Amino acid sequence: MFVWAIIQQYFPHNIRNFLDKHSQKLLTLFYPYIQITFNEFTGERFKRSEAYSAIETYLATTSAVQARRLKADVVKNTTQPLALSMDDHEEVSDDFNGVKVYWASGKNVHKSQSVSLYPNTDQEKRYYRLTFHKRHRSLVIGDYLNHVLKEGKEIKIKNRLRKLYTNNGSQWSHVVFEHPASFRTLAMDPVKKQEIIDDLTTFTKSEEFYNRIGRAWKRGYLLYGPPGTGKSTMIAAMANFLNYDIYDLELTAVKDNTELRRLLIETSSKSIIVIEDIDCSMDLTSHRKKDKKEEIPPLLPPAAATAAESEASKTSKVTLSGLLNFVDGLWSACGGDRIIVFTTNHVEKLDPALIRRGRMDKHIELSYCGFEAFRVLVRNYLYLEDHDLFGSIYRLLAETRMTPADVAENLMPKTSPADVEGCLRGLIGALEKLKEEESRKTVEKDFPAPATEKSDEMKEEKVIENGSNGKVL
Ligand SMILES: Nc1ncnc2c1ncn2[C@@H]1O[C@H](COP(=O)(O)OP(=O)(O)OP(=O)(O)O)[C@@H](O)[C@H]1O
Ligand SMILES: [Mg+2]
Repeated sequence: MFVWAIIQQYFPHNIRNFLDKHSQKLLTLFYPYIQITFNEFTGERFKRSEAYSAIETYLATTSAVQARRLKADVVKNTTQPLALSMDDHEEVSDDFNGVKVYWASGKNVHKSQSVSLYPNTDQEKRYYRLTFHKRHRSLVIGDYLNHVLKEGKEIKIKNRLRKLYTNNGSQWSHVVFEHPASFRTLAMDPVKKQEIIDDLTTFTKSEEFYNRIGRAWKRGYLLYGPPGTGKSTMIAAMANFLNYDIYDLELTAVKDNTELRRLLIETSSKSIIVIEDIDCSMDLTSHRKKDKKEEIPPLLPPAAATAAESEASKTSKVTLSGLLNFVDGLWSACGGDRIIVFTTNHVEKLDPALIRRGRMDKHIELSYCGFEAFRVLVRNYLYLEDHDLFGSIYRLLAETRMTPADVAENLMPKTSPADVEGCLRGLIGALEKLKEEESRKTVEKDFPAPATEKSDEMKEEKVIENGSNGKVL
């Protein structure tokens, strides 16, 4: 420092430059560390570098533990509104496969030359500087930096507030998505549930696989089952599990295929696109027949075929072929993973073309409440693992068809603290009532009342057959 001060004072400018340049070179010969700088703003002044912000997120946890001076910032649209990061000129270390690296934060202040309306025109340019030993060069530049950027982005996605989009005609509008459902609270057979969780996890990690086999990175799920069996709840659980946004597409509000395509192109990656009650959204079967057999003969030239199709879409809004294109993912050339979910109460009404494998990759039936599903509900609602009354409930659930929604309703505590036994007895009562109703309905179905004068006689016969006490069936 002393020598350098003397040089600065007594040597002319060009000699100083010469010494400066060569001393740097000399230093690098003996200094075994490599440094990489990541500036906050790259290129244009106003574009914040993605790498910088990923590093900032990645280092947040380490900084909270290691740094002595931290900065706190309020961030919008995240689940953790107060973000901590290390203050300027702090340093933290990180370990990766046994290799130690150092991250330092710093800032350069540039005096602004231009005249500005704002009082403080100095530009602060922040940066992160990574320092590591040169023998780990390839590991750090390759694997480590990839790991940092990927992890940083993932944490960001995890922390952001998720959104629920709905289409009001041709426009998406959104609210914050805050549904508390999770796979833990979803009542269904545990084996089936685990299968779905595994399927989702595999899908989200398969970007490279989908690229290699040349398929759009998307997966279709068809959820079917009677009302109140948890189809909508499962979609919310999926979104919470994956940290995806939900696009709830109201097909009846979409004017035509063009509008459908536009809405879909506007969806972001890492999202679940949902069409609820697909059988009610459009008359799928008839449109397909019309499209295929009458409107567009197979040998029609393309222009004529398009004209015929547009003629069809005028009357039919969104056509099945439009919907099939959507499911096939032609529109998703913009990349990113998307999950498509259709729900229906009547799987038998759907056109086979729509639900064939490859379009809807997984068909999931959500059905009446079994004992395993009941155990999940009773754990959620009453914090109960076991009870003497479980035996009767097990038997009654096997004999009846009660939806999880109804079971849940009966388990809802009516007092505080909850009267556990009262709730279970209430459920048993409801199950017994349902059982009676179901057996009465079965009898009615097997022996329908004839609309003739003889009906009274017939009724008596049936009563005798079923050992009932002569009440009207
Ligand atoms: N499998 C389940 N696990 C946990 N809760 C459930 C389940 N099924 C239903 N419920 C409860 O019942 C309510 C209704 O369920 P949900 O809306 O998911 O049914 P659905 O199958 O979508 O019915 P619909 O066909 O009428 O749309 C939910 O708010 C939830 O509390
Ligand atoms: Mg629903």
